Amino acid sequence: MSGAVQVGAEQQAAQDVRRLTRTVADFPVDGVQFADLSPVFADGPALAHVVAALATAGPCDLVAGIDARGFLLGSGVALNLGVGVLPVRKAGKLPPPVHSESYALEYGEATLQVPAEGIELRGRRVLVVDDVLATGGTVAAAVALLRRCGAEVVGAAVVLEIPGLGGREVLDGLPLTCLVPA
Ligand SMILES: O=P(O)(O)OC[C@H]1O[C@H](OP(=O)(O)OP(=O)(O)O)[C@H](O)[C@@H]1O
Ligand SMILES: Nc1ncnc2[nH]cnc12
Repeated sequence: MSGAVQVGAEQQAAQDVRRLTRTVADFPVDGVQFADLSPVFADGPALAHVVAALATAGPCDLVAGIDARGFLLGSGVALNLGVGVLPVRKAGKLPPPVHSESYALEYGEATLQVPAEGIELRGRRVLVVDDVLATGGTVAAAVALLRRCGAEVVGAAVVLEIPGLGGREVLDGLPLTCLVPA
């Protein structure tokens, strides 16, 4: 026995995220404290710890990564769980036919879309992955969209929660894995 303290994937990931996340005031609009996780993504061990910790939210049949930062994490989580990844895209990026869901987020409005043909979502157990939970509008819209397509959403997994915006309340009891809660 070395006597070294063993640190689990979730604890190690949370330490890495706290150490590497850069907070920028008044971006992209006044009053927003923007959490920039780019240094986390760019650090190999931190990215591996974060992906492994998010993957504890499985099992599932499919991971849904939200455009765009959720893509960076979603495919890693999917590989970790041995399943595929569904890119949940912002409007205008996918060819028709699509299913769409519009929503408000901390600093604007947007629409998410998934293909209406070519990928069977009915009855599939889907895990939604994103980097940041702020108002919760984005994750809630992805969940609503996937459910409308017949998927069973098993949970959401995010890296960081922004304090004071009530993001987890709008998820209405959906199992949430959050590596750095508010
Ligand atoms: O909880 P909410 O208030 O909905 O905010 C969280 C969302 O905001 C950011 O995405 P953004 O739409 O800025 O897109 P990006 O990933 O393309 O930067 C972030 O990546 C989340 O998806
Ligand atoms: N404060 C914030 N930091 C990073 N991404 C966000 N998405 C919504 N609000 C955010």
